[in-house]
Amino acid sequence: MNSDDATELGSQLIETIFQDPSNIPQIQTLIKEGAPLWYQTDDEGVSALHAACYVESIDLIKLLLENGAPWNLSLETDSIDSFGNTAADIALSFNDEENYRLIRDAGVRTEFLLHALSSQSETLDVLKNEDPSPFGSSSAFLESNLIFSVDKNGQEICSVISDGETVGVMMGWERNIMQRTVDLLCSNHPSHTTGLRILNIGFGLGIIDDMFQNLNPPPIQHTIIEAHKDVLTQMRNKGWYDKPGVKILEGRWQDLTDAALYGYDGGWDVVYIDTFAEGYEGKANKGETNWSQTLNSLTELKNYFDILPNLLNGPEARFSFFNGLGATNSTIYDVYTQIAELHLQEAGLSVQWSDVDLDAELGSDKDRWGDTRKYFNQRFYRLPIATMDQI
Ligand SMILES: C[S@@+](CC[C@H](N)C(=O)[O-])C[C@H]1O[C@@H](n2cnc3c(N)ncnc32)[C@H](O)[C@@H]1O
Repeated sequence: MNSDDATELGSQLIETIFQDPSNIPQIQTLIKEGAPLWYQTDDEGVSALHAACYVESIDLIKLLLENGAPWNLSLETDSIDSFGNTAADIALSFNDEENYRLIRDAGVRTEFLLHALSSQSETLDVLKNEDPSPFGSSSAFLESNLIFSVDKNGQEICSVISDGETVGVMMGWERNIMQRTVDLLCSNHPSHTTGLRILNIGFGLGIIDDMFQNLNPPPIQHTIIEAHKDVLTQMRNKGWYDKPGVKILEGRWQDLTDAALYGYDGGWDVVYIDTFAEGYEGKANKGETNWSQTLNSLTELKNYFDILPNLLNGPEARFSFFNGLGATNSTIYDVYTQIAELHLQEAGLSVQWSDVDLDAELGSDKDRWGDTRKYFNQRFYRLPIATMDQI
């Protein structure tokens, strides 16, 4: 079939769904004839699955998913803000909880399977990370120069620039997320009163490390792993190398020996990870520029999850990570949150999620971003706290 025929069949399928959604036999015939389910209309980017969500037909949604309709196509609008809605977002906008879950769960299954395949095969080109910029490549990021600044609203920012675009590596508005994370990791931990052993990966602006240091009593052991030369210089200038109980390990966490990571006395009470340009493992979402990169990014954090049972010192120990993958679209954010939970389960950890209502706590996000790329536009940040399952 040539591309004109495919386009013709694809648009016929979408038209039929809108005009005659109960005509399932006709829709099945079009699919059998090869109507491409990935086809999206030129003007509004509507796919067959979007159309099925607009007409709120659960039978059609099932039929399209069974026939391989991609769950993650997004609808690009021509508006200046150009935001993408997946079909599941349309279902959600109609309060179609059942339809939303159907597509969301198909997304979880697909992504989970793709990740499993990618970890077994070196040859799946679609899963390779092809963005060589500091936003998408850890090595390019670590070689780049960082800018530490304060914006017109007094917000502290650590950013990186590539090809004229600026991405925040860490931004002051995340302080609320960091504070809630510290509260949930530390406040009622059984060892809190005697001092915790804490491992943090990724210093950034030092927001969470300041919070750990301000615990009462402060941590008895506080190790920070940081890989970027400019961040290490800031840490030195701010006296972090001289703080009692603080140990700084320079380099990527992936390159440290197990002994360095595991600390002493058999592990940590609290472990947190928040890196950059690594994918699902950290803040890949910030650098993330395409879907294959997002898929690729599943691997790093999963690798980290797998070593957690060796890092945590028992069932009371707690782990959290910055949960930002896919956070520019609510369905994709939901899918990756579910996948993180499944991967943590595989590693032997159970996770509890708490929602941080960013709109309520921060107000409109209009001024949050300035000229930087928006990497998180969900109302709720889904905060994970994981503990090891009792054997
Ligand atoms: C988002 S910032 C961390 C922000 C921090 N949570 C805070 O509260 O300010 C990410 C940090 O991780 C560091 N980083 C990136 N990749 C790393 C890796 N593989 N190992 C260790 N640090 C890494 C970056 O240099 C950066 O300082």
